[in-house]
Amino acid sequence: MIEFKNVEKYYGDFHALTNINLKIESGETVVLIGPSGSGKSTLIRTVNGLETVEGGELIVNDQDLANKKTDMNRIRKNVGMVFQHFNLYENKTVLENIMLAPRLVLKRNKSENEKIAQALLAKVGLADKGNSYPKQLSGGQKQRVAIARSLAMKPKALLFDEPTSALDPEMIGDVLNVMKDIAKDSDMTMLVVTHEMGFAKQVADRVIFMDSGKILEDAPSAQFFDNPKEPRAKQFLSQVLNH
Ligand SMILES: Nc1ncnc2c1ncn2[C@@H]1O[C@H](COP(=O)(O)OP(=O)(O)OP(=O)(O)O)[C@@H](O)[C@H]1O
Repeated sequence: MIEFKNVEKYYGDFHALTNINLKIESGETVVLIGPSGSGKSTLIRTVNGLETVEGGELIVNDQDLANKKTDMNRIRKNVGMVFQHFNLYENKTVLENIMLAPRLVLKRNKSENEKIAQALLAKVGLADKGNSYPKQLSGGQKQRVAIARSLAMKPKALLFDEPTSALDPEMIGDVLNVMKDIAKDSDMTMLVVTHEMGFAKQVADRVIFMDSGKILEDAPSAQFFDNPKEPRAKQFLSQVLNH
């Protein structure tokens, strides 16, 4: 589904990603962890073309994103993204937020669009919020709407960039539970940047540890948490787990 081959990324002179090699199979849930500034957001944003790459190959859903001619609209139809700050349209209701892209991009008809949107709202525990505006919702509710909105496009893969980092602690569990449910769907590929080690441990098939723009470790979740190989991964884990 997603494959990085010797990918390089620069911001001006700054080398943000160095020789990234990573393969994510369809249906896998992969968590990306590492210290602040290690390149996690940059990496995840390259997968749906929000950041360009300068070298190597980046294959997403059979298309090479390192090739300038690649059709980004086709990529974005198949790869959804959930952001730290929700990015909902404040002047649209919850239902309108969820129905917008399927209407414009997929040309889904109104009654089917509404039916799918309502079902997704029920799935994220917000069946009664369709006519609310984002400002009437808590952060955790907004994030669940953002997840429903991504799912409405029926993507093959979902990217999550620190989806719980902006939430009050009591809201985090509800959002993680929705993400756990999605991860159980064996057709959905998920790549998640998070500091939630419990989620990584319980839900991820694999954990990728990054530092200074490089992947230092790529291991099955249980193996990574029981016995990280890289000294820097060990040190990182001992800091975040004892926090
Ligand atoms: N648009 C940009 N222009 C220049 N430098 C950038 C840009 N975006 C990110 N960087 C730099 O690239 C490096 C990696 O940033 P990135 O946001 O990918 O890290 P991160 O691991 O996601 O960090 P955090 O956990 O703090 O969100 C950082 O040194 C950052 O300052």
